[in-house]
Amino acid sequence: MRLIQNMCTIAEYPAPGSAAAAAAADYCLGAAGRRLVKIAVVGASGVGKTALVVRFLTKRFIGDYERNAGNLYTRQVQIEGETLAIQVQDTPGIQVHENGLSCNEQLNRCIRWADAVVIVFSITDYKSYELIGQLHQHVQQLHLGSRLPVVLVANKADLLHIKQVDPQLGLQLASMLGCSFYEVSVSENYNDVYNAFHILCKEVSHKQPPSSTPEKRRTSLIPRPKSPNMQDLKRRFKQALSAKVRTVTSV
Ligand SMILES: Nc1nc2c(ncn2[C@@H]2O[C@H](COP(=O)(O)OP(=O)(O)OP(=O)(O)O)[C@@H](O)[C@H]2O)c(=O)[nH]1
Repeated sequence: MRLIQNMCTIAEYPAPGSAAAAAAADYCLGAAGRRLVKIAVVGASGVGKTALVVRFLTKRFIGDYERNAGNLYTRQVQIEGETLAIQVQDTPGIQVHENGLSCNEQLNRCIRWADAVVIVFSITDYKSYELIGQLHQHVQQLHLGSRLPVVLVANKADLLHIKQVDPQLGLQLASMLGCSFYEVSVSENYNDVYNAFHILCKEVSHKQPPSSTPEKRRTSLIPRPKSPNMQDLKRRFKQALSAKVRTVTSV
């Protein structure tokens, strides 16, 4: 689901290598020539992809979003003493048809664009778990020749009373697929969400060559809310919230 229109959407997202893509990366990298980590968040509809991304970027959980068109968010993070620029692409929910996954070209382009992928399912939706194997295979096929870092996230851990998937199954699947696994409740816990993205950034940064202009070392990953994009995101959050409050009070 979509919270707000942000920087750009998958539909608008520039093709890798294009001038527009370079401009987006420049915006993110800034003058410091930082390394850029591009993360796509994929999974079935309603599993909490938008909630996960928003939670990671703002530490907040907002219960209700519009249907997702695929927004791209940007921020900077500290990984092992280096400031990295990261771009997180939220994506529309994947549908499963009789003959398999339905991934349109926009989604495939987004997966190809990514340096790493977060695959999300919900413990309250067995179908969202069932498609993980196929989805993981599809992701790796789009990156033939290099093993793409992937983290598997089982969301909605707070909804145990309507659980359809034992988190243990998620763990087993992740170890079979050779990726990390996190069981999270986006609504109740920020730290697990943070850890899932953190491990992915770390994995990508270990794969990429070090920046030619390394920054002074720092010890932890510190959110940088001062990036212009985050400021914009927060402002829009406030607008969305106050609009919601107005709606509720006017009923
Ligand atoms: N209880 C609970 N609800 C959650 C959690 N994460 C997300 N939700 C709710 O699940 C619903 C769907 O969340 P979204 O983030 O919009 O899901 P999505 O995967 O982006 O959905 P699409 O845009 O349709 O692909 C929303 O009502 C969220 O508030 C969670 O950890 N716990």
